[in-house]
Amino acid sequence: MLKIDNISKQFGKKQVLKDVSLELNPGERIHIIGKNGSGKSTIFKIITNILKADAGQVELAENDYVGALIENPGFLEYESGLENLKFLGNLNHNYDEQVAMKLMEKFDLDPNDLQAVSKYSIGMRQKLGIIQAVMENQNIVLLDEPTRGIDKEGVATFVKLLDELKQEKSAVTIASHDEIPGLKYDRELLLKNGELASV
Ligand SMILES: Nc1ncnc2c1ncn2[C@@H]1O[C@H](COP(=O)(O)OP(=O)(O)OP(=O)(O)O)[C@@H](O)[C@H]1O
Repeated sequence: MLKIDNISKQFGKKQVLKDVSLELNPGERIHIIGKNGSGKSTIFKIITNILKADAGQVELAENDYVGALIENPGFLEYESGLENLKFLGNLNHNYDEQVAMKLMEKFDLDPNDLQAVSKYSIGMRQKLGIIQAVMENQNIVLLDEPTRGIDKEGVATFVKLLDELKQEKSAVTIASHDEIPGLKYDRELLLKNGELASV
């Protein structure tokens, strides 16, 4: 499974990550905490190849498939929620409409709603962001502040979804400042001064 080895990253003179290492285990749920600007999103961006590390390695196993929700998810603004999921799923030839529709219904989003995503509320966008990160059976799921803007019912649905992912042996890593009601982690890690350590 995913293994990060001694990742370092600098922006200008600022060393954001210093020799960060992390190994995920199947079914494990990890919480990464750290102040604003400590580098949590940067770790996720390096894992997903949005950013390149200055040093270190990201190793994925052959059957690892990463799903991620990082910062504000980008969508095709003038398309509906379901069209967006279809577009994203088809990029990897992994789209299953039944799965996408079911997940939308679970999160109280109407799959038949033709409203453009540009008209979605923050919480609705966030729900769509969570769905795209898990709808293709990704076995590694990275979620940056996943419950931001989501209502109580949506948070409960999210927690239930995470329990299902655990049963399916997906490894879920969440960066979050908030305590998510009902959610327990297997490991808590603190990112401080560029270093990632157990709490
Ligand atoms: N593309 C970039 N160019 C320059 N600096 C960047 C870039 N991306 C991130 N940074 C800087 O790196 C640091 C870490 O940012 P990052 O977004 O990873 O923090 P974070 O821990 O996710 O913060 P938050 O809790 O606020 O989401 C910040 O000082 C940020 O300004």
